[in-house]
Amino acid sequence: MELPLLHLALVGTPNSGKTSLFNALTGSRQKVANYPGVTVERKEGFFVTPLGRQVSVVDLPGTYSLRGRSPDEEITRDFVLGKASGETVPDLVLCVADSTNLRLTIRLLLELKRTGRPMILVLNMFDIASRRGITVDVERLAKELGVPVVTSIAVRKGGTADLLQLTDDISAKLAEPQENSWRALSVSELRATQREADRIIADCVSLPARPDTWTARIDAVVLHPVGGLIVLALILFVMFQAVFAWAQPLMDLLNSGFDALGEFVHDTLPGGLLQSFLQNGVISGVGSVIVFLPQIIIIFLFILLLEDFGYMARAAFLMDRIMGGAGLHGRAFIPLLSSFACAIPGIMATRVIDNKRDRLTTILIAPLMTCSARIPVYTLIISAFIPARDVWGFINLQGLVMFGLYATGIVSALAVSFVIKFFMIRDFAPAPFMLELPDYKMPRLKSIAIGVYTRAKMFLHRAGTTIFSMMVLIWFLASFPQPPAGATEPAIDFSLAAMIGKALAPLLAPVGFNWQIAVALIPGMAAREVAVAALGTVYAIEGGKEAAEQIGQVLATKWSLATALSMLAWYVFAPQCASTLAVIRRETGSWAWMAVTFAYMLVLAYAASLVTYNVAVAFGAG
Ligand SMILES: Nc1nc2c(ncn2[C@@H]2O[C@H](COP(=O)(O)OP(=O)(O)OP(=O)(O)O)[C@@H](O)[C@H]2O)c(=O)[nH]1
Ligand SMILES: [Mg+2]
Repeated sequence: MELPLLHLALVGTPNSGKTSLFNALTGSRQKVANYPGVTVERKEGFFVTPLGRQVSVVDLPGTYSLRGRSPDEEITRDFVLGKASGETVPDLVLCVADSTNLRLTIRLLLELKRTGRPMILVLNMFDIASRRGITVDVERLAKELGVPVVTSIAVRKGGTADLLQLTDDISAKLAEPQENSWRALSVSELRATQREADRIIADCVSLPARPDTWTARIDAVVLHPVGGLIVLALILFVMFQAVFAWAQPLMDLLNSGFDALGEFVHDTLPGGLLQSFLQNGVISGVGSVIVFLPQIIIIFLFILLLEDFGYMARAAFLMDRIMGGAGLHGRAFIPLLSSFACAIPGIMATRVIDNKRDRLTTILIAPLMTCSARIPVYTLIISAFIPARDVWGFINLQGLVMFGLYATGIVSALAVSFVIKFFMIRDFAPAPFMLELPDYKMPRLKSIAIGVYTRAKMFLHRAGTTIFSMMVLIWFLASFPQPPAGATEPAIDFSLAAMIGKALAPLLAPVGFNWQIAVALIPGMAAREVAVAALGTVYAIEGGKEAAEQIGQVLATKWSLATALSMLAWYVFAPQCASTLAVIRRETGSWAWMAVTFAYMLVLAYAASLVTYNVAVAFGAG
């Protein structure tokens, strides 16, 4: 007889390795990182046990209790209690523990037992516990808790074998769920539960005489109030230097590849629309975005390494004073940090913030963090206008400007947060910083490789879909209607694109933008990188023969330095991403907040560009 699908749920304290376990069991590649609060959604996967039982397993956000104080914790609570609409209550709950730190998990487990669901305690990260000399009397622990206990190493091949076997054993004769007697615990009940947990741990777990000193030694430096900030600044500094210094050879290679391809198309196809479409629309347009792949990879390599090592939570700790001063919750750090990749996961990550107003503030400022889609625009303009010389002999000026743009984003986000708090929420008392600092772990090559690969794939996917379709549109607008016979002006002057651009140009003239930029900004709403490609196409079609030349060189001849700087300022602030606005609407549940974000960012962008342009012109850069 075919047994019904077995439903498992992974529940546990944050950063205990639930997602790693989920990936190990199902072969998925969900995001894993060494800080609490990575998973904020439920995720279902499937696998088959050694004995052939079909299993569905759900990965859930980490939580310390079932009280469900923040939106991510509510997801876990509702799922375990079977309150989530349309969900099956799990047949078996896997309570996942970080074996080096059992106190809070055992308390959670005692609370979970009241739900009456059958349960297993999974002592994960058992490799680290063993290395540290922590020993657990597994049998005794199982007896005291009244649930089966198994050890696991989620990140090692075969590290889940015991868990799989136990699942088979248990599911063959699964006990009927008990009555659910769970209700929210009061603070004193929670304390009593903690005392009970501590007693059990004292009986079953023995800690080594000499605790882990590595984490403490590294923390003495990186958490030092002065030394720590210096280390943080150094790390960021090296990162941005690397973006320019290491990426250049690879970019040159990609660039000449696309140039050669463009030339090839130019030489083989007869002159005409098809040739122009392929060369100016597709190859120079999409290609001009793809050449930034090396930069994207380098930035993510740094971010992922730091995440996996366990440094990011320390950076959060260091920034807490500054963020608190701006009225931000300590837990806002991780969402803001994720926004450096892209504001969308960043906005989703705000679910770890329990206070509604704090969460809203964080959502509103997340798009000001410099996302990776701005990298192509920044690097294009910087490479074209900022000389690649060294300041004081060792600082690359281009890297420095890039650092400045990132810093401007961060400072403005803090300033906006401060203004929001000041006007809206005057009775604000900052919440204490509550983020568990994870132990340092050696970054794992495989998970870094998967992370970088996923990001690169996402970037290329965007180039192939959103950016490609925008390029087709722009090429079309820039090519039609065709010029009348015998016209001497560039063909683009007769096109729809020129008409639209010129109609908008007066609005943008005060900030130093010409009509070509106006044309590039509108499709740039779909995705920021499109602006780069659009400029490439517009100037390529306008310039005719210059098509094969690199966009940067064309811009350097067509724009003044003041215009270039104004464009950089615009990109720091402008609300140029439709998907981000859509996520803001979804997560705040309100069109109004989406409109507010769009409006305030647009106003900031215009003001910043206006000031930048006029100051630059006053200094003779016009
Ligand atoms: N050495 C070792 N590292 C592990 C093990 N399991 C997980 N890790 C690491 O622990 C960190 C946290 O893992 P995640 O799987 O993201 O933890 P999580 O419980 O899903 O975390 P949240 O989603 O934030 O609640 C990552 O750096 C993993 O590589 C293990 O068994 N041994
Ligand atoms: Mg997770």
